[in-house]
Amino acid sequence: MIEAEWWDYDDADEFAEAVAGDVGFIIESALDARGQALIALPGGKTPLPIYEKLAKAKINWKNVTIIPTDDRLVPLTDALSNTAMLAKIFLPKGARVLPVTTDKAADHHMAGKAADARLQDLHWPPDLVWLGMGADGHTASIFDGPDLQEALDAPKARRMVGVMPDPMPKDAAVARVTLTKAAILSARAITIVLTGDEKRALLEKAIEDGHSSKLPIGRVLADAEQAIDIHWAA
Ligand SMILES: O=C(O)[C@H](O)[C@@H](O)[C@H](O)[C@H](O)COP(=O)(O)O
Repeated sequence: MIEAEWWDYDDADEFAEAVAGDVGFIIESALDARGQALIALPGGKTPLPIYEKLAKAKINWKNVTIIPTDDRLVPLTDALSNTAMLAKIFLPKGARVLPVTTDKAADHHMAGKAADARLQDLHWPPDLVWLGMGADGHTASIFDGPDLQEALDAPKARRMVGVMPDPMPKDAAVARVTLTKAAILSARAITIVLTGDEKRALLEKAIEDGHSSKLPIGRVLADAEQAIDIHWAA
């Protein structure tokens, strides 16, 4: 049984304030306990106003490492780069934002291996993995397609893999690297942040279906052992 706690908000500002406060608290607690924090943050549009608020928090950002939960295989100068988006917001605060993509990989499988190698140097597990969800039920870049099973079944030690979504998402039709299911579920805390009635219904069903879910997010969450906080606004 997936243990999920839903937090609902009436307006966008309250939503952003609450999620930023929650994530700030997770970071502060990690800094208190271990002197450093590692958090994985998604791309997409939903988190942007929340990131802006979070970046204003009085946190010792110098001891915070941020990785993208997934990234698109594009140069860092491309508007689709999740790392570039995160860097723009959090680098000026002093956080370390770690790129996981490389221009040199021959294909998405090699890019996945390179991303994984980069993450192997980090102090694991992440204090937080923050997930978004697409209208097709993908999370991070765990999409339907030929690489879905590898992302779901990769062994515990494997942190990232390369993914070629099929069908391709229209808003960012490119190959990706993504945290594996095992890497996501290794996190000390998992938070899902989403908006809209349609996505809510989809996620509720995915959680209910668990292992038999047809959606990547349902399959990922089915084995979660930690309680999951879901922040939702209409
Ligand atoms: O594509 C990415 O980079 C994401 O990490 C992805 O998993 C995202 O979180 C969802 O697609 C939701 O995106 P929105 O917030 O834009 O709906």
